[in-house]
Order: sequence, then C-alpha cells, then structure tokens
Amino acid sequence: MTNQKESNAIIEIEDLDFYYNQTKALKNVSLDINKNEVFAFIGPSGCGKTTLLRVLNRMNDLIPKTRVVGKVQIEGHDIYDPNVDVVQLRKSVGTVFQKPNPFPISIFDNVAYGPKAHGIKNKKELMEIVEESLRQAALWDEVKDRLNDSATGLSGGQQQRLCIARVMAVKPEIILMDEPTSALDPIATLKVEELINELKQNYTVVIVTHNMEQAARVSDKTALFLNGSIIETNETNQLFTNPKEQETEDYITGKFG
Ligand SMILES: Nc1ncnc2c1ncn2[C@@H]1O[C@H](COP(=O)(O)OP(=O)(O)OP(=O)(O)O)[C@@H](O)[C@H]1O
Repeated sequence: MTNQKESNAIIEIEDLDFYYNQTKALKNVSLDINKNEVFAFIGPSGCGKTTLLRVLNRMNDLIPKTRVVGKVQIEGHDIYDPNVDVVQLRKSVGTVFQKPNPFPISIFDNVAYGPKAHGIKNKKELMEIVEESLRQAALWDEVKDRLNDSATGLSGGQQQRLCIARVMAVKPEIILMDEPTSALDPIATLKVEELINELKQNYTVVIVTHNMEQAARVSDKTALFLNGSIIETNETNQLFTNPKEQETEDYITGKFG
C-alpha cells in the first residue's frame, strides 16, 4: 500500500473507515490532496470512489445508518466536528453530479440560486456573479443572449457546464465531480475536460471517473481504489506509465475491472 503525505494539502484524510450500516465501504484510507490540483479517483465499480467523494462534503450524512471513523480535515478543520456548519461546508465544497441536473428555471436563476440562498439580493451584484461564473464555465458566449430562457432547453453538455457555473457562483474552494461526463457525447466531454484544466487555476478539483483516459488527460494525481482501499496514489503520468504496485499495473492494463 502506498499512501502519500504532503504539506500543501487542502484536504487531509487520515485512517478513514466508512460504514453503510454494517458494511465497511472504505478501509483505512489516508490521502492528501493539494490546493489547485486536479485529483482523480479511479477503480472498478463499487470500490468506494463515490463514497469517498461524498465524505468530503458530508453528503453521506443524508443516508441513514452511515458512520465515519477517522479524520477528514479541509483547510486544517475537522469537517466531522459536531460544531461544523454543514451548509457552509457544502458551500466551500461544491458538487457536480453525473447527470446534469439544472433546475427547471431560467439560466440566470440557476446560477443566481446559490448566491441568493446565501443572502445576496442586489441585482447588479447577482448579474456580475452570474456573468463571471458563466464565463469561468466557458458557457457565457453561448448563453449571454438567452439568460431568461429555461435551462432545460440547453444541450446536455451546456447543462453540465451550467451546473459547474452554478457551483462556482457560491465561490467554493473545492469542486467535487462524480463522473461529470458520463452522460455527455465526446465533444461535450472534451469541453468539460478543457474546463477542468482551467478550473485548477482557482479551485481544487476532485474527480471520480471510470475512464482511465480521462483521468490521464485531466488530472495531476490519481488514486486507484480497490475494494474500499487505496492501492496506489501517485502523479497521474507515473501511475499510468510506471505503477508502483502490481495491482495498479493489472488494473491499468485491463486484467480486471
Ligand atoms: N446508499 C448506500 N447504501 C448501502 N451501500 C452503499 C450505498 N452506496 C454505496 N454502497 C456500497 O458501498 C460500496 C462502494 O460504493 P461506491 O458507490 O462508493 O463505489 P464506486 O467506486 O463509486 O462505484 P461506481 O463506480 O459503480 O459508482 C459498494 O459496495 C456499494 O454497494
């Protein structure tokens, strides 16, 4: 087992076990993720990638009978401390889901939704946030003349970039992406991948992907999961070209998974 410890970490996970009722879905996971890094979780179906992603903004709290053992720190704070404000946590750790899930309201209102919920009422300020977020999501030029149209009229790829803009509008530190392109065609996928490359200038991105080529294209570091454990964490190009563990080599050469 190879786990990595570094000092510039924005996310620090130490000896984490995660249970769904009696089932242990994550076992003794330790991992550091650095600021402004794109970090990919790969591994076969059911190995715990999504579970770990959801640990990072306490989305698993919504599932009854789940239990976290161990330490998860973000920016030096234990996010499982009972005093943590979970709404604030989810503001600073946003999520983009597998299927684009815009609200059935206008493009503008989708992006303004989060800032409004966090108390911003000034129209000019909201307009600035909406424009900036849509620009950052590489969608502004495509939608600037139809901001009042329903978001459901956008293509799947545009909807996913809108969901990314929606997350960015509340100015998170970290963006979690759970298979963000699996419902998209290759061109829309490419656009989202290009966007991920841009995002790391301002954000830390953690991405779950089934697609090893995608991990290789977009991420700086990768962790391979098997059966709830991390087998290897490494620089992405090292992990794919010169894996340290036999199981990594077997996985990336398609011997299982
Ligand atoms: N809500 C849940 N209740 C009970 N068990 C769950 C729940 N969600 C996931 N699990 C179990 O936890 C384990 C890890 O699942 P998880 O979804 O994290 O894997 P994954 O690597 O993301 O898989 P995939 O690539 O198929 O999405 C699996 O055995 C799964 O069946």
